[in-house]
This record gives sequence, C-alpha cells and structure tokens, in this order.
Amino acid sequence: MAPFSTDPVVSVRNIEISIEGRQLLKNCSFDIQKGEFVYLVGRTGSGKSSLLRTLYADLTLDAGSASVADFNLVELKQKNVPMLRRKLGIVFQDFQLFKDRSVNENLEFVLKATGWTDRSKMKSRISEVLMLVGLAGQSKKMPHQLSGGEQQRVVIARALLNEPRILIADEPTGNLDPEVTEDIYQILDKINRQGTAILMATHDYSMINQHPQRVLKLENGEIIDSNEQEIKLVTIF
Ligand SMILES: Nc1ncnc2c1ncn2[C@@H]1O[C@H](COP(=O)(O)OP(=O)(O)OP(=O)(O)O)[C@@H](O)[C@H]1O
Repeated sequence: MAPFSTDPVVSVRNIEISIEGRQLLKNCSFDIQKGEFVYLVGRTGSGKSSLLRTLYADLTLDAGSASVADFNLVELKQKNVPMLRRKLGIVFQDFQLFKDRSVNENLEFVLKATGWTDRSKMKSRISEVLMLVGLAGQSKKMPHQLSGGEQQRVVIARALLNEPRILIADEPTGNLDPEVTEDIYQILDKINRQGTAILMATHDYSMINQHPQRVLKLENGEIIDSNEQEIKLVTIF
C-alpha cells in the first residue's frame, strides 16, 4: 500500500457482531476517512464498546467485511494483531497507566514493546507527545501525582507514540468533570487537525452539541450515520 494512501482508515461493510451468542449489531456499514472526527453514540448496552473492540481485533466479526488501517480484519491472523494495534491509538475511560512507574517509564515501556531501541529517539518522541497533550516537563511524575485529567492526557500521549492513523477512544471523558472534559476535547481536536482520525464513543451530548462533528449512532442493533440522516441527540441513556 502506498504510504500516502487515500483509502479510508476504517471501512466496514454489512458487519454482524455478537457477544455470547446474542446478536448485538447487524448490517452495519460505514467508512472513516483520514483525518475525520467521528462520535459514536447509543444507549448503554447498544454495542459501542463492542464495535470499537471489533475495530482493534479484540472481537471477531460474525459476517461482513472490515478493513482498518489497511488490515483486512476478516483475514487477520492472531499473530498480526499487534501490527494492526501499532497503527491505532487506543484510549479507554479508566486510565490503565502503570501506577508504580513514572510518566516517562509508562511511555518508554510502550516504545520498547513496539520495537524502539535508540535512546535519544525515544526521549525526543516522548517529549513530543507530552508537549502535544500539554504535559511538557511532567515526565518524572508518578501517576498519583497527576489529576484525573492529566492522567488521561498521559494515556492520550501514550496512544500517539507510534503516530497512529486513527485514535479509538472509548468514553475518554467518562470520569472527568466538564472543565477537564473540555480540555480533553481540545487536545483531541488538535491531534485531529494534525491529520489523525478520531473515533470516540461518548455519552456526553453536551460536548457533541458544543463541538459538532459527524455522529454514528447505534440503535436497535443498526447504525445511523449523521452524514446520511439527521440524528437527534435527546435521550442520553
Ligand atoms: N464480555 C462480555 N460478556 C458478556 N456480555 C457482554 C460482554 N461485553 C459486553 N456484553 C454485553 O453486550 C452488550 C453491549 O455492550 P457494550 O459494552 O458493547 O455496550 P456499550 O454501548 O458500550 O455500553 P456502555 O454505554 O454502557 O459502555 C451489553 O448488553 C453488555 O452487557
């Protein structure tokens, strides 16, 4: 694939997903283009996390086809899953930092695990991502010395280390107060403007109303796309 591919970062066609034999999603089709910002909404239990897990190959498809960052998910072998995940940045609601390691050590761990060896390159990449999330100079701190919002920013920095084509975020602001939520949105927006696509599951309709972007909504096991029809964001849960 050419390095400057114009193919969608995510392309999903007629997929079906089930959990423990119960069908969650059917006939779902959508594309996400390079540099798009997309919200994923739907009631609790509608399948948002499951759809995201499918995209990073943590859940298999029952039917249909999907490609993510030029990986065909139907044909993807287990041994190649780490290669796919290197092209994605994944951010969850609960921070999942190593609590007994500094910010620098948390980030260095990921670089080493993904094949980086040159110390000075690692150091400069860590500085770059911390700068991007507004935490320059904080690399020696331990997670408990940071606020919840700052910890989430470290998680975002960690997700950016390998220059992902898309950041997949599952309720990244779920535990944060409105002011901190706004800060996180602004960081995601900045990352997006630099060319990384963003797919973010959220229940935060006030954020969506304040910062309108394309919305994918899961409803009754199917997907509604704001590019194709108007989506009313009224009922939250
Ligand atoms: N590991 C699992 N084992 C059994 N059932 C599961 C599992 N994970 C999810 N489910 C069920 O699948 C359905 C979809 O869950 P999912 O987490 O994808 O929904 P969601 O839209 O992300 O919900 P929320 O908004 O609460 O995060 C739910 O009914 C949930 O209980």
